Amino acid sequence: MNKKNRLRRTMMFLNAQKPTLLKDPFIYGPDSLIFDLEDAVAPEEKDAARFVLAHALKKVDYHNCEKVVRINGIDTPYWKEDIRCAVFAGCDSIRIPKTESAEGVKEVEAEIIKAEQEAGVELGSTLLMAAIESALGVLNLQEICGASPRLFGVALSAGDYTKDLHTVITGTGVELNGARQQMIITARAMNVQCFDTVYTDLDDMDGLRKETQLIHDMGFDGKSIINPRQIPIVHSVYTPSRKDIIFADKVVKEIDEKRAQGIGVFTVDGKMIDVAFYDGAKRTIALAKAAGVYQEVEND
Ligand SMILES: CC(=O)SCCNC(=O)CCNC(=O)[C@H](O)C(C)(C)COP(=O)(O)OP(=O)(O)OC[C@H]1O[C@@H](n2cnc3c(N)ncnc32)[C@H](O)[C@@H]1OP(=O)(O)O
Ligand SMILES: O=C([O-])CC(=O)C(=O)O
Ligand SMILES: [Mg+2]
Repeated sequence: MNKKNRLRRTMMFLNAQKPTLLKDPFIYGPDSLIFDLEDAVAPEEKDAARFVLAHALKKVDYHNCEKVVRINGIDTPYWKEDIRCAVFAGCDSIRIPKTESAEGVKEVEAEIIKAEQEAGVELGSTLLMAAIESALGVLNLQEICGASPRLFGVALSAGDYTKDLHTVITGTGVELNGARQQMIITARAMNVQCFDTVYTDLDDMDGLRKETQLIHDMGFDGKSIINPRQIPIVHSVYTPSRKDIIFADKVVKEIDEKRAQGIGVFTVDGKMIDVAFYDGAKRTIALAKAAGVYQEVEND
């Protein structure tokens, strides 16, 4: 998997102004960290948060975690300075909140290019993702997905999205599933990743598991999260099981062998298999390798 398509089962938000959170969040093992300069930081604290974040990004080794910075919206006075801070300090990606148009993504990209040039950072190395937080954002999703070659994915943001829809997060998904369905279809058609929103009830792990299973089965690549206690649950849903890996290996092997014998359709463990299942099995194996669990099964 390359940098754009890397494993992103969990993208964990943390308040960029809190040194206690910034110093060692990699120990919990999320795939990505989202350092938030937007809604977790009060307006009068934006400068202080940037200062703390820049220091952390320069000094802390975040190991394998992707370093994403959520900047403030492009309708605020803060976002350009957020980008400068993030790029100069060495972030991997920028998350644009409240994205509503391709023009918005292009504006952010232009500012990133300026910062990369000034900072002497490799041009094009800072990736982008867009959070969709309004009905207009959902309607303009296709142009947003195609707005920049840096854009690796889109994420639903339910807090602001439900506000725009004049509803609330109900826990049933009824208010979110229309957007989710449109997002995954568009993201796949445009070849970018797709992420679900945060689950805000930290005491309801059963609810988190059900929601994660739902978005996994819809095709999403992963989920934004807000707390380390949510990581094992999301990873357990997203990491292929031993049974999945063994079956995927068999499917790939059998399709290769049967194809050589001129056989198109056959069964594996009682299930009908043909070439349509090849890419899915390959994806399971790639996911298992990226999650570090493939080797264990292979070595048995
Ligand atoms: C709608 C939106 O815009 S969402 C995006 C913006 N929101 C955020 O960034 C919030 C991120 N999350 C948090 O700040 C916190 O998890 C809170 C405030 C929700 C809850 O905090 P707590 O009650 O302290 O959680 P909890 O008791 O589970 O914390 C356990 C440990 O995990 C740490 N921790 C909690 N959340 C995080 C996090 N997001 N990142 C890193 N570490 C964290 C705590 O510091 C604590 O560490 P310690 O044991 O060394 O003291
Ligand atoms: O991206 C998220 O899930 C968090 C967020 O900003 C929102 O819910 O409005
Ligand atoms: Mg939001």
